[in-house]
Amino acid sequence: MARKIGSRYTAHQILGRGSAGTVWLGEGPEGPVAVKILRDDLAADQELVGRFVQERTALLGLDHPHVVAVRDLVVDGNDLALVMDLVRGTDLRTRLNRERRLAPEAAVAITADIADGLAAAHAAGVVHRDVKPENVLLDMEGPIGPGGAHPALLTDFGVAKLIDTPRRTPERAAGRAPATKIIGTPDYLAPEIVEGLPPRAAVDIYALATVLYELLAGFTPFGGGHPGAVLRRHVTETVVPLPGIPEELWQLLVQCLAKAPASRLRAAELAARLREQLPGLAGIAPLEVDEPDSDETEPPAAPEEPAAPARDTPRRAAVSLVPGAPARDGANRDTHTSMRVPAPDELAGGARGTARAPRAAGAPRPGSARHRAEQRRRRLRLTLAAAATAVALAVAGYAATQSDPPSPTAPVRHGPGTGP
Ligand SMILES: Nc1ncnc2c1ncn2[C@@H]1O[C@H](COP(=O)(O)OP(=O)(O)OP(=O)(O)O)[C@@H](O)[C@H]1O
Repeated sequence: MARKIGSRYTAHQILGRGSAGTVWLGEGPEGPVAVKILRDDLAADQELVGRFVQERTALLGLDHPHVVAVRDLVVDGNDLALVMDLVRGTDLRTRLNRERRLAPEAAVAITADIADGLAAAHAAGVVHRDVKPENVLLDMEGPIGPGGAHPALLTDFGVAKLIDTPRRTPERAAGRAPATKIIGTPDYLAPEIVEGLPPRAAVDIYALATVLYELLAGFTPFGGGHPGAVLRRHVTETVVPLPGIPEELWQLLVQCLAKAPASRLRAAELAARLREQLPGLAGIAPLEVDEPDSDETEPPAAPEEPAAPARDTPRRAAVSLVPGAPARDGANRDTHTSMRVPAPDELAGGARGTARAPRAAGAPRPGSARHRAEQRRRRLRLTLAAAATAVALAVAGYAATQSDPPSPTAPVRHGPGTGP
């Protein structure tokens, strides 16, 4: 059913839902648009509405071929809506769900597009803060590029920042400082965010490198298990090499996944370095990497706060522009985690060696349930072997002490001439 948004737009049909609201296919004075109508509880938040209006200039000013342009911001009664360019295609998560892993050339072409978009945003002083495959749209009507990749565009600019509000919490009302909350998507969060530092442009580079790793491997480098364990790995673990990845590409990934933000490349340089590698990646098949086992038993790093925003968050039920694409899920890939910044001792004392280490086909991941079961079996085999050796030695020793006269229990060989 058509829905009027302000005086200029009509929303016709739901394209999909995210954690901040619902995206509609709409119509404006200049043709078709995508309209993101923010959740009712966000729209009812006066502080947020104020910032939404304040952010207008930054959001509306971003015009780049690899950024989904925000054309208008509408505050209409209870509705708070972002009017965006309509991208006819699919989001990168849907493509990844379908294909599991992309060939390096296509993965790098998509990542380079997004790095270009980030370079423009960073130059304008805007940090995205929620780079992930869900926020990358593939324009199926655009020209086909290297590796058969359609142009990639980054969307949802400024939305994470809009929602990341110092709310009027009970602690604040009582004059106490509330625990610093992390708002972001655990799998893609840069370590400095986990440590409570303000997010700068380098957090987008870390998140984009995580996306590139995921496109190549089929899983994120530090994901899996409880969100607390994921946050801790970002801070404490180093990324494990992907079998078969071209060395130059690996070096680029490692540099952009550096724990120190200053060591990461800037977006423009990353885009240029990725594009330089494209010719050498032509024709390389998707990497053969085994999916790590998920380990749900890891303890949390930091106790979760009551997930107030999540309570109102509609369950994801993304309707892709590509018919038949599966609905998406995965708590560590959702934006609003309601986690607090873990204390330093919680970060230092965490489980080690739990990163989703890629393995040669068939080998279990260190720390995984399968790996632990294999270790248990190995320990059992060693214990049995040790016990058998001990029994054999004991028997031999006993036999030696009882050799004259022969023990009634010791086997007596009756050779020729020894018989009765
Ligand atoms: N400009 C657009 N044009 C076409 N489709 C869009 C556009 N923006 C978003 N969509 C589609 O709408 C759906 C929901 O997008 P939305 O940005 O609300 O959520 P998300 O990014 O998946 O999740 P989250 O908000 O938690 O990051 C996605 O499936 C996406 O493909």
